[in-house]
Amino acid sequence: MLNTSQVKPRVCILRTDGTNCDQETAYAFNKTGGESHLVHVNQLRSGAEKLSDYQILAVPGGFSYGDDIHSGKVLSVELASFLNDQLRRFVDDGKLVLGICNGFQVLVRTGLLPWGELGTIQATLMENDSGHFECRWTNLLVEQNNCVFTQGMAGTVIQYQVAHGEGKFYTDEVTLEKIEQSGQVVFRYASTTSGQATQDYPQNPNGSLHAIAGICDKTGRVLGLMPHPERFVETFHHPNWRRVQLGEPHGLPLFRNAVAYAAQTGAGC
Ligand SMILES: NC(=O)CC[C@H](N)C(=O)O
Repeated sequence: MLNTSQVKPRVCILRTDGTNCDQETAYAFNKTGGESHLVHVNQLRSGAEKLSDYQILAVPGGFSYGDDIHSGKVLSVELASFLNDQLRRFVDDGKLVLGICNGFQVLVRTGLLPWGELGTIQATLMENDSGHFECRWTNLLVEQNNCVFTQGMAGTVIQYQVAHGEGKFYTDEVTLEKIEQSGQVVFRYASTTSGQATQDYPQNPNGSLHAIAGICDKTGRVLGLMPHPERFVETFHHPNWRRVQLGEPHGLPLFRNAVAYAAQTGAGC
């Protein structure tokens, strides 16, 4: 019989021109028991690689295609037009998708977030209210919901770094209300003093509506977030690691949950 504890879930780290957080994302998944493979989008387009050979798809951060048109736009068009069927099947098969920063922008621009409808774009990540790139550590309140990636983390305030120019989560009022009602908000920027969601700059680094830093789809298996969990998977990644007891690096549970879920469900390959 197959011992799932010995099978390392295969993680497709999707890269293309301008991706720059692929190695760190691969490192985070490997550290938590996954087997990461860096896959160029052209390898998927040519058929040299197939999404069906993987259990987790991660779209990492960076400046894909130089953020031309809009951050993440060109890669999202590539995914939605050339890899639509593969991607649809991947999600329908119960597998996991994670989009970090530029990856979140890509997932939103494909339509996979918030409603899982490829080609139907219902939200956006706009230019930060500050009008410039924000690179800083942020406090994040983790919401209680069915998100696979954050099980066991709800109610905690964690710290991840943000680094983006277009991170303001924005949508129309009706969509925002539906996202809230269906419990799809996963992370909110939080105040350093109260730990509650905040619109105040710089704790909320971009002016996101409802302080939204990350959302998942209704299944809880597709997650996108602007902050970078892969930048805090070693204690020394945090600038205050010698002064403050922060416990386990805050990015680790997110990757560990994903790998454990993929190993347990044995989805696909
Ligand atoms: N770190 C990143 O992924 C950057 C995201 C994107 N290029 C932006 O600046 O908005």
